[in-house]
Amino acid sequence: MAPSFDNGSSLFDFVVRDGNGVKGMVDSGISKVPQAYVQPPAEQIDKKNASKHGQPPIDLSKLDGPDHDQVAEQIVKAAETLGFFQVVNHGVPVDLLESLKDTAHHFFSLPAERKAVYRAGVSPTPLVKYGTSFVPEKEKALEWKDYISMIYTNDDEVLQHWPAEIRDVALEYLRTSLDMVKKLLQVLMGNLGVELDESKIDSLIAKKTVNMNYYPTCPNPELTVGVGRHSDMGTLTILLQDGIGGLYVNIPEDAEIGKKGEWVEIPPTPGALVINIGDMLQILSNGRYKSAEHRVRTTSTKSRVSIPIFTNPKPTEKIGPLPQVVEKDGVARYREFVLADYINNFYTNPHDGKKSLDFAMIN
Ligand SMILES: O=C(O)CCC(=O)C(=O)O
Ligand SMILES: [Fe+2]
Repeated sequence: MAPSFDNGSSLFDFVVRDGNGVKGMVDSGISKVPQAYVQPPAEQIDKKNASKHGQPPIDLSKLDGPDHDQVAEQIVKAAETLGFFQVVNHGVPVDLLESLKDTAHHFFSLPAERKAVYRAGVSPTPLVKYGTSFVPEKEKALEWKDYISMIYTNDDEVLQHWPAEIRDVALEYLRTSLDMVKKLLQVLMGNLGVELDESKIDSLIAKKTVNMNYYPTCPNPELTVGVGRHSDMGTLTILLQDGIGGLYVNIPEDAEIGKKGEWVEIPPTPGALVINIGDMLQILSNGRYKSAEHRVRTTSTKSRVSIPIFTNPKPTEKIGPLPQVVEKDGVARYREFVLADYINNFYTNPHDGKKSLDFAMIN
């Protein structure tokens, strides 16, 4: 039986502890958003006020032809300004993108028991975690989102541990994305004057995680967020979003595009993937590239799915601005740290814009 969702602790038990998720709560037939999900006014998203990001997607197939330099310039420019761009002809088959979205919907439609086995603390494997919101124990208002997160180690362990309903398409997505990710990094690093061989590029993306995010329909979308303001912590994120829309990026203070502080929507584009810069790339580039502050709105009409691949160096790795860049800039803007400590700080604090970077910032 569904509990009274007006009582914060029984809501927490049902949604978080027992793994019913936001989906279970919505399916039980609520007609208004429980107080635990009502965001403070400053975090609520006014759909009418946002403009759409007008930049056309970058055609990655052109990196291999005579237009290489022009396309590389588009990638660099996007990484230096908004930290977000879309790509087409990226090498991931378009019918696979469709299967991924269908698979995500299918997985979240399974009975709660099937998903809840992967809850933190009870999951049979450290590679797979199912959950809801971001850090529900610490958040003032919960995020309207359920997710499953799957760490890649090797193909055998994927077959053994990732949920059977998901693993084949998710693995194929990861496999077919990697060439593109490496090409993007070659371009971005090359522009910094850092020529990296294949094994160095590999080390920037040594840890890979595929997530599936599910945003159920919401009776009061204006009061909630799907994901609150944050930047991704890793190197690059590859994101597949569906046709619903609702992904917003904040125009940074020092970008010479649009109005600073304004939120622009990354419009769903058939066949495209969204790329965004994570904190690690901002730090490695000594601030040249911008990890993008973004957030997700909810909708009352249709559930939304998105499927990010997060890439990171190994947690044991020491990270800091690349010496070649520091030498050019004459100053290091971030200190050196062990990535595991950054990860720990990132995942134990609620989303709060780009505050995650304070961990490494030198003032
Ligand atoms: O759902 C989206 O479009 C973005 C999700 C996101 O920002 C994340 O999972 O880090
Ligand atoms: Fe994100």
